[in-house]
Amino acid sequence: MVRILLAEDDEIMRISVSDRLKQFDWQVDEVENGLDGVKMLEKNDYHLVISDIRMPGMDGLKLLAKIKEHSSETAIIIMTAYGSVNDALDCLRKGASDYILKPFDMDDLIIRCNRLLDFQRVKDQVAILKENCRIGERTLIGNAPVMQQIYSIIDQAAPTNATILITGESGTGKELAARAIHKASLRSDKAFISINCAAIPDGLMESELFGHERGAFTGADKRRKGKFELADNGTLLLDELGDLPGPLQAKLLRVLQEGEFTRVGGSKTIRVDVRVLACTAKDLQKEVDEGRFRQDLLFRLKVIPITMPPLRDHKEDINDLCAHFLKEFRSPYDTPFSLSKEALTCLSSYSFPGNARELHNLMERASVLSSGPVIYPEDLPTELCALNCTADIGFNLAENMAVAEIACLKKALNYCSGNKTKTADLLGISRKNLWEKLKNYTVE
Ligand SMILES: Nc1ncnc2c1ncn2[C@@H]1O[C@H](COP(=O)(O)OP(=O)(O)OP(=O)(O)O)[C@@H](O)[C@H]1O
Repeated sequence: MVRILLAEDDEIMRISVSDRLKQFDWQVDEVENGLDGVKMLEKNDYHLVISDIRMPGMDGLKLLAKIKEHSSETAIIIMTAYGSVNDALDCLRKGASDYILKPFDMDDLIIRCNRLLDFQRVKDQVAILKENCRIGERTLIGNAPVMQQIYSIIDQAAPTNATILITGESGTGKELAARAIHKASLRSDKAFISINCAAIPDGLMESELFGHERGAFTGADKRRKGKFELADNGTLLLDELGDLPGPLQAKLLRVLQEGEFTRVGGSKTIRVDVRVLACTAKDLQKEVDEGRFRQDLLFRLKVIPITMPPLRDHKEDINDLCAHFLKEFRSPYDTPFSLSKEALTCLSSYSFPGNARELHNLMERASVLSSGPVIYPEDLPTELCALNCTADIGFNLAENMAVAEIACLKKALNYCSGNKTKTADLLGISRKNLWEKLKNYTVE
């Protein structure tokens, strides 16, 4: 609901403006002077402040400075008499959004209010769309049966408001799954906010989640909304939830059950409508057994549990994952990066303790180190290929020389993006000679 603070010392003017604003179902708080206005700002958040310039106690200019201290997002319309236009211009320079000359037509004021409120909505929407575009770019890849099962749970659970607990080893795509759930949910056009519970110092976590009032602690010079308020009507992802400090687990449980909380240093109960998703690589039941995690919170979180499979359980997806990751890296050659069959064989016999994230990093490394657009085993870490790819050909000189020649041909072809004339030049042999060697060795 739109919330407006109206500061005007002239009672008749105040009542008539307020009555008109209320016709639009906007919630209007009225004050007679700037000092009372500041008190209201300390208690509430406003989309818009409409203030007279000349008021007893504290005038509109000083009130404007206080509004800016409290919230940079609140729009401000200054009402001014013809004689104080210069003061109004001063207000515009100091951050007011608009001014209106008294006496004014009420329709004119409403048009200005709507314009500012629309602008705020568009700004919020742009932020959400920007985030959603980022979500769209990052999708889960993989068609293996274990991944199909994940997609089917996501499809079923996404349109509900159920809390979902996503577990799995590090790098298995838990965060991607959470984004996919938001994207497929009825809240997809609303905010997706995420917080990494392991990355924020314990002392700051409460304020990050629930926000704080001005003066709640040293350095809290402005009221600040927490992630729960920012995610209102949308989705909040609590990443690495297993690291949430004990005292906050109780507060989180209350929000999950009652949808309400108070900001740090505040007494007002704030209600939100937030869908909560949680990710963790920890075994939360073990954390409960060892007294580090609340059993009741775990029950509440895992209304729908999803376990992301490790990459070693869906190795058939490695090729698609590589193709997907390689698209991210700009090839300096004529053709985009691709994976050779030999490199795929190497990767397929590796166990990937770091899961898809490790594969992503291997592809990034290979894209930097490879001598051409095709990734070969030589472009992967030696320990990874040495283990899996080098067949033992003993000491036969001819066989060893053939292996070296094939490797050199491949490297040169790769460097020249497959162009045979350039490759022959690079190798210092004729095109015919190159063609014969490629035919003999059946190098592609
Ligand atoms: N199935 C997948 N499809 C595409 N990319 C994936 C997939 N799984 C993981 N990734 C990639 O691996 C990286 C890690 O993914 P993500 O952050 O979602 O994993 P996580 O399980 O949340 O990891 P952590 O527990 O360490 O936070 C990202 O670059 C992500 O794009």
